Amino acid sequence: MTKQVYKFGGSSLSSAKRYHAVANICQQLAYGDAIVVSAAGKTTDTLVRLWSCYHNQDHKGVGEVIALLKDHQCALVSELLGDKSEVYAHFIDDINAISQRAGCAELEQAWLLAHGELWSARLLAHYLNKQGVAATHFDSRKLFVVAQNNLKHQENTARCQALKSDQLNVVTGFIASDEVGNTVTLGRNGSDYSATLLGKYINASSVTIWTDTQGVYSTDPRKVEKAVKYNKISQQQAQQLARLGNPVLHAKTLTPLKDSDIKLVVRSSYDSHSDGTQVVANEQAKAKRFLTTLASVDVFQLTHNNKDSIRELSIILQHPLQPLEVEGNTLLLVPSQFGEQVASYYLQDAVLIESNVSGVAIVSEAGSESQLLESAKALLEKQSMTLRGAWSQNGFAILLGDQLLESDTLSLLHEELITAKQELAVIVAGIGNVGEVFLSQLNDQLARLNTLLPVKLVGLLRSSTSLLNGQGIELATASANFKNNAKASSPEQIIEFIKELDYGHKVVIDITASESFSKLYPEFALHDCHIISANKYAGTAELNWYENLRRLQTEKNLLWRYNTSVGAGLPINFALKDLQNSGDKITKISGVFSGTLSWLGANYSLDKKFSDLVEQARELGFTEPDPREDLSGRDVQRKLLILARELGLSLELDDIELSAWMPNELAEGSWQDALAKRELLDTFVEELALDAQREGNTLRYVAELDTTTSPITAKVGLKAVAPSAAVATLTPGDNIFVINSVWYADNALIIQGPGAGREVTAAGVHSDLYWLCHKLSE
Ligand SMILES: NC(=O)C1=CN([C@@H]2O[C@H](COP(=O)(O)OP(=O)(O)OC[C@H]3O[C@@H](n4cnc5c(N)ncnc54)[C@H](OP(=O)(O)O)[C@@H]3O)[C@@H](O)[C@H]2O)C=CC1
Ligand SMILES: N[C@@H](CC=O)C(=O)O
Repeated sequence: MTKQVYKFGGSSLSSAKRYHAVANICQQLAYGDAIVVSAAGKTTDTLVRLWSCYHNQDHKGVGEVIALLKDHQCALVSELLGDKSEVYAHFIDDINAISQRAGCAELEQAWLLAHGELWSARLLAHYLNKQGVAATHFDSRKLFVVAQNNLKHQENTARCQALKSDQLNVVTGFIASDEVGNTVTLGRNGSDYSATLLGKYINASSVTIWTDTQGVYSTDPRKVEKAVKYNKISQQQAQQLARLGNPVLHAKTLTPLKDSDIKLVVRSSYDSHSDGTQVVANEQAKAKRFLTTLASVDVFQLTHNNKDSIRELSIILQHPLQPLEVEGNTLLLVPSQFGEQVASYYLQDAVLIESNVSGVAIVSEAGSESQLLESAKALLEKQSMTLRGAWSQNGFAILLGDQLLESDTLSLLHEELITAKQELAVIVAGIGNVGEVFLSQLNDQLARLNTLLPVKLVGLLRSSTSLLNGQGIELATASANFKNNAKASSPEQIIEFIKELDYGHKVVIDITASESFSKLYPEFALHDCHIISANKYAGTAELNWYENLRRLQTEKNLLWRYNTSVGAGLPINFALKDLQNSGDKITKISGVFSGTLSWLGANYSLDKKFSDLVEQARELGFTEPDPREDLSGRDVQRKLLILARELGLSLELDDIELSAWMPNELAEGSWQDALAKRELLDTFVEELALDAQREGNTLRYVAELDTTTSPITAKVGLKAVAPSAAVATLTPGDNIFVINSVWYADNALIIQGPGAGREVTAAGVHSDLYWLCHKLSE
């Protein structure tokens, strides 16, 4: 079975609450998997302070820092395992040993620093045991051996076979040993490095770095609100970012994965449901664009290009260096903190040409860097920034000036150069009545949508078959392609396909009438998918589920449009939102909300069979796939609930009173079963119509929501109305929405027009898609 490695950083283990969250994640892992841990919270910094006090013979400082360490760890262990636990006693022994060595001037730096990771591994393994999970902690000094600064990969691979297959293996990050067993550390960000090394040694299928950021973003999300989290990036671009100093991934971390199929994933332990970013083999991810700030950089010109010297210097500085070839010269960009070391390494072979400059690097798809450089130059000059240097090279461009870029300038660059024109992947679910027309209209709409952002159809779904192609499906031949090539597929396969889609934006367009499909919406949201629905099930689902979905979408900045779920193409949801956004308060909504029932009401007369008309409405594409959804009033009830929730009312479906336009006996079985008993329907409708006629009235199926009554009035049902009433004189198939509000109190706002039908509904879905593209391109 393939193993996986998970690494938790210091912030993920900073408190008992965070340990608990980590343990919850670990509960999902498989025995045999490995968990690499860093020192909890700021423990390594505290140990470094302790070392510094010791080194400076500051005995008082040593005592104070040891007390600090003790407070933090004792609190953690007590809260998780109690102060009578074995781990607590072990920790006290360690602290005593540290104090004793410090007192006898026998402290060693690496041995001291190793304790942070040792404490984390021991505590997590025991805490997992307490939760009923079999777990053992491992001291990585027994797994990773270094000789003359080089890891002994072959020996280490053999040593790592000691990990247990029937338990979780909690391994210390950051530390290794030399050939005689002395502690050595793996340097800055050593725990990430330990995790990828271990991944390589145990031939893991993936290494997941759990951290406090959601993944790798197009730029720093703390500075640029619209920073985009990428789902996949290539190893090559990750390396490039690391060389340019991006703080999320470090070049060293990536080295063990080079040329391997091991997937690296960056995820947030604060949001364990979110997918994070995968760093995959180069051919498995499209090139992305990134903007990364460069703060305080020195630029050296080397007298000759010597790759070995650059490599050696990178190792000495423990920092990857990015050389630039400019008109036959080699420039070296280094953080200013290393300036002196670089100067003394190269002596007369390097000339400092810029000192302490700042700016940005743009990482992009190869071939676009020089054009991006020119655009960025123009933008920065408009912002009155004086450039001290601007260069581009295969896959990246660098611009340096005197000051660090402010958030607003970064946002501008980001908007103009990074996220502009990110592709939208479209998955269409449902190619029936409405879906088929939607697809044929999409062919014509594409040019318009492409002016906003590139749109690609990547999936077509029916109830049990699908056509999926992440590269894109040719629209002109999509229907025929589906007929010939669609394959059987399960919801799990669809979700996996969506999860793996490597696009800036994704949308599922739900033109099914399937409740089970609507239940997948939270999964779509988890995989960063926007949703457009003609389907009414999610909008009328149980309140708790609905609100959780809404919350998830809001947290993830995802959009959900469902204008056609009420009034087909009529802009009813837009109107309600608009009124509310302008400060109005809607008090009542009433009218005829069903195209089918409107058409049936207008066309029915006592000389006709109602069931024949229902069949006709079905053929016209007005009805729900099962027309009883219309005749039972359930469809109208759903529409009224969607509108009520749009007004902020927390109603459930059954809070809306309903009377049906069909007898209960038809509810059982399929529509075909019901049709076999059609005379029951015809008699039922005829009797009601006769009653109304006797009073000089006619029957219409109406909906009413009145928020001014107590309790709120919410009902749908048949109403006998005068033949001259507005609801009775509608063109067959039309809907009418009568909206009263504070501003439209006496003279209602009326929206009227076709409320069902293939073309208008498909066009309404296009209106939502256009709106989405517009929003995403802003
Ligand atoms: N008709 C209208 O005027 C209006 C319709 N709507 C809404 O539009 C939606 C579609 O209506 P309509 O086109 O008439 O319905 P159809 O029955 O004609 O088409 C439904 C489509 O959805 C597919 N489907 C069903 N279940 C699933 C599933 N689990 N996963 C993927 N695909 C699935 C069906 O595939 P298969 O054939 O394989 O089962 C079929 O292609 C409904 O929700 C309806 O309420 C909204 C406004 C107006
Ligand atoms: N059955 C519905 C179709 C649209 O929602 C109607 O007739 O209104």
